[in-house]
Amino acid sequence: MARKLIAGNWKMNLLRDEGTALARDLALRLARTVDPAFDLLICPPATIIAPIAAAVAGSGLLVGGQDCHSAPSGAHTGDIAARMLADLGCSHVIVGHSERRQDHGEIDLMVAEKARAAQAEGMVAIICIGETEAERNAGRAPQICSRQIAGSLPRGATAENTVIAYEPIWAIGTGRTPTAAEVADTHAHIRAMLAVHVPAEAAGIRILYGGSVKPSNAAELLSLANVDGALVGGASLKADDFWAIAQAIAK
Ligand SMILES: O=C(CO)COP(=O)(O)O
Repeated sequence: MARKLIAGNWKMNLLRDEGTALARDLALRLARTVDPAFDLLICPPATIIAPIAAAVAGSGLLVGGQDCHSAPSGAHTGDIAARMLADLGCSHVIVGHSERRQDHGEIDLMVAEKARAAQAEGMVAIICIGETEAERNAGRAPQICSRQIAGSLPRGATAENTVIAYEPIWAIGTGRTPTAAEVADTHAHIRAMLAVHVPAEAAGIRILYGGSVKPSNAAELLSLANVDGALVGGASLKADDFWAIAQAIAK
């Protein structure tokens, strides 16, 4: 079983000085930890990845992007190529976050192409999936996850280059989460879907839970079968909270 991955998605928050200070704080805590039970990743806004990556180099703290374009370069004003993120030292890229699917109309095929672009540059694609509240209420959450995995998983996905993040949209930033039993059920379903699409890799692909993860619920969520880590939004903006979430992993 791979080590758990605790990933922080800073979204559109923090300027250079405060972001660098937060990253340094986390890097210091990680550097002082003997044999950590987790991989720790932060995904700052693209504007401050460069100073942060330089500030934490060698500490073990991983740095990632929140999105990338699917093309290697070209006439795409305002976009960022996977190679540009890799060039700054990023090891991971979040793709297909529900906020990008909603705000920018990203569909599964685009997410798969972005994931493949990140992987082609040697980075790990964190592919986000998850149902809306209406879909959940209609009992369609499993079908939605199945469809998103089928459409968003690129060919050539492996345990090394792919992470799935299950983020029910209604749980993001709301303080609400599914019950432990519901999370366990959904993650088992996702594992089964991976076994259909990438049989040889399915067991090793990490499946993160995201949506209102905080220090008070992290221990329970991270102890569940098939929960291989967390994708944390709001609570990743405070070093104490983000660190407490990582510390909640049972040794
Ligand atoms: O969207 C998320 C992480 O990608 C979750 O955000 P919150 O942890 O703020 O609910």
